[in-house]
Amino acid sequence: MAGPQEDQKFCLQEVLDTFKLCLSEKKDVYLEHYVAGWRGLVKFLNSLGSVFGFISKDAVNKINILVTYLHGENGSQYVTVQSMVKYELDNELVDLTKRGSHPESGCRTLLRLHRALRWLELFLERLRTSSEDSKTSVMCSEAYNESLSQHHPWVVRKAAGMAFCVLPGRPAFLEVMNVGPPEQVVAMLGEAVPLISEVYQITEELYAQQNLLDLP
Ligand SMILES: CCCCCCCC/C=C\CCCCCCCC(=O)N[C@@H](COP(=O)(O)O)[C@H](O)/C=C/CCCCCCCCCCCCC
Repeated sequence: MAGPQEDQKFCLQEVLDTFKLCLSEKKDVYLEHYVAGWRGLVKFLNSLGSVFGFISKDAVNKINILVTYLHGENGSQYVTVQSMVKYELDNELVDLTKRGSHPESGCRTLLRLHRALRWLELFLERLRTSSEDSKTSVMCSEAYNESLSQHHPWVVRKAAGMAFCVLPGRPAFLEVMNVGPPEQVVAMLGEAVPLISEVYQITEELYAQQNLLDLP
């Protein structure tokens, strides 16, 4: 029987399954599965060591904010990202231009994870198409520089860059995904990347339509 340690083991298949559940038939994004996907990813991050602790802590903090809304008295308004955006905007629950009385709205909290999802998409696509001797640290920082870094101050960029340097090599990295031989991981990434990309695009369009892409 699996003990608590095993229960915490990261499995790429689980994350893939969670992101598959994210989209409804009419392409709304279920918040419950979105945060579950992030929870799975944080499990992976934690397995990489304490140097990633500051990143994991920030991600967990944001996941917990969203979970609190989901399970709160207005939880029914937070079933999908679309319903959350509508509810929070209709009820003026979002700080739109500067931080004020709603510093932790669902919309601004999800935006931070949404930006990180773009990093993930870019990183996983590099991982999928790279050769055995490619450096994960380089793939990770390239993906970061093309996406999330634009939203981070110098000190965060510096700390992130230092953490990337200790990432394991590609073979060890793929092994931690608990899928099987590298070819199977690559095949699964081929399924995961388009899914992540679709969830990202749908959210991006929604936020763009509502002018929410620069929430403070
Ligand atoms: C399929 C498995 C392989 C890949 C597994 C990747 C696992 C990644 C898991 C979690 C990623 C962390 C997501 C981080 C969210 C960051 C949100 C953010 O931008 N927060 C900043 C702004 O927040 P506010 O101050 O406005 O509230 C905050 O300042 C950030 C602080 C922490 C630094 C974030 C650096 C992010 C680097 C990208 C992740 C690198 C992980 C490398 C592992 C491969």
